[in-house]
Amino acid sequence: MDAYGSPSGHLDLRGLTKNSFEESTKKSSSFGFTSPPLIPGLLRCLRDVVGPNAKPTAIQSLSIQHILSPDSTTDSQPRWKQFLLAAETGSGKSIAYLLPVLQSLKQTEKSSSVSSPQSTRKENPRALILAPTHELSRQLSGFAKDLLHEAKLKVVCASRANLPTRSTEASKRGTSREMKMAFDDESGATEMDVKPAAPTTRQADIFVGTPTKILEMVKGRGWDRTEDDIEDQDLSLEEKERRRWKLGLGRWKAEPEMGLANVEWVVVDEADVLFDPDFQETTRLLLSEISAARGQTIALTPEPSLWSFDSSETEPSDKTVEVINYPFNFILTSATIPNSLSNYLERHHPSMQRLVSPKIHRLPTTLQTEYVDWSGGNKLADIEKRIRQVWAEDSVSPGAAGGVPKLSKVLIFCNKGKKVEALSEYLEEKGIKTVWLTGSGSNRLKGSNRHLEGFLKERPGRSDVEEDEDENVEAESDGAPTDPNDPKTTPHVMITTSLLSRGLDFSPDLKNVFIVDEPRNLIDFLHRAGRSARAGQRGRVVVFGKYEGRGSERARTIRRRVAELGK
Ligand SMILES: Nc1ncnc2c1ncn2[C@@H]1O[C@H](COP(=O)(O)OP(=O)(O)OP(=O)(O)O)[C@@H](O)[C@H]1O
Repeated sequence: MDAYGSPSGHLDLRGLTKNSFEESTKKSSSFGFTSPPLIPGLLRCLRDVVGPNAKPTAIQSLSIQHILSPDSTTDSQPRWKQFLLAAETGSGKSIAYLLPVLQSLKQTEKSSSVSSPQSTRKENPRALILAPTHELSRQLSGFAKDLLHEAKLKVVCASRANLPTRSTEASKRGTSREMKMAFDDESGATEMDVKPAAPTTRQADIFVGTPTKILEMVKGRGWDRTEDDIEDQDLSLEEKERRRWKLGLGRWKAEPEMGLANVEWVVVDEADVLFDPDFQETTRLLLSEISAARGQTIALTPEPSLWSFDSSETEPSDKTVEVINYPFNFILTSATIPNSLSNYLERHHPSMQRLVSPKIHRLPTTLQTEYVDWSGGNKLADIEKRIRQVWAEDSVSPGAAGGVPKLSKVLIFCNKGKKVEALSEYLEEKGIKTVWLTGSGSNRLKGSNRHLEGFLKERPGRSDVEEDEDENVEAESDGAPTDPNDPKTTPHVMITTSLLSRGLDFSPDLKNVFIVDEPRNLIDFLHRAGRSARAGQRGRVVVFGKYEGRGSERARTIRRRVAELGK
């Protein structure tokens, strides 16, 4: 069966029953964000972030009700909680896990082992939030900071940017490895180094980062590299030394910076990616390192071939349950639960509580889907034509409050980096300024989200640009004056691969997502389309394909499957 054969072949709903959702929504009119009560500082910041009239979304109601509630354990040993938060894109899952984690950290601040007198490491966080990309880590740490202005917990983003060499290698593997290519650059060397804390600087309570970067802080930069990584290559001595420096080898090897003994909470955001075949080894290694640091050994057994998106391989031959009980609170979250992840959880975390929105694996109801038939001529010209139609619609749409109508932003997903670059070049020639980003491109900025400026949702009272200044990240600027509403001078079009399809919260100005290549499967489609129509905003996904005449069967099958996601 192919990737579009059946949504349920790839999106696993086992155990994702309505659970306590109906119960929680019945209560939600009086429940709000107030019961169980949030600490006042957190509540005030939350109001600033989501607005004074906001109600919790379904997944937030569930998380507040179940994760925040006091533990009923009576014995002296803490009972560590395990939760899966599963809800559609743009439904507020970040806040759903941040609220209970931040509140718990604040409430146990004094009583916890945070001082860790035995640790000699510079950082000894109490919570880790893991994400697959530097960009998402950066945005999530920003969300957490927004909620913590008053609660005074310290959050640090520990991600890294691009590694051209690995990404280039990965790109050769082609479309089926697109996700791997997109995320592979997290293991690169052109990293943002976390500035070591000065002796008087307060240690961070929470680190947000990719598993690779966190592991590097725990084990020391270069821990997973050997001279073999450069020895085989025909390089000059100077180039070899440069590679050593990039990889953290030899005299460039760094001391471990982070201790894990204090970690009480671990959140795995985009869990289906971080437990997929390409990431799971690193993710599970980090989880077992945390356990070991907290005095409990967890064996790292290899997984059977659970990890394929191919539905024929999703049933494990050996269904033996090997329960893992990590000695910390463990939250996984995702908008899509493939069979592989569901099987993994059944096998290793059978008592994990699954909190699920009833709209999981559905497109947002505020998202309109449109299908555009290729003209049979130049496909790049077809895309340009549809972009200009979007702006023509904007220019006559009401709601511009008497001023110049604001043109909306367009996010375009291609499958391959080369196509991304070709489309960008074409549109630029036609006078449309673009931002293009691929896993192997050098235009992702180290430790910053400036390359996404104007496209990500702005944070109240604080922009990512200001945030970048904290990190001393230089942004490129040609100094030319730009009109923020002119698509010739200010980018209104971003072109990328699946790299940016995961988790990022784009601006409500981004109303249109164009999918110009066939997504690998429905999971990929849901995440790409879900960059628009977030938090109840209206949006549109435009799916290009050959829907008429000979050779149109595949596109029409996709169209039928996508229509089922919208029901
Ligand atoms: N209760 C709420 N009311 C209004 N807006 C909210 C609420 N909760 C969250 N939001 C806003 O919704 C947007 C989407 O939130 P978030 O990025 O956490 O979604 P998500 O479920 O993680 O999506 P994805 O699956 O794509 O990662 C954010 O801009 C957030 O500020």
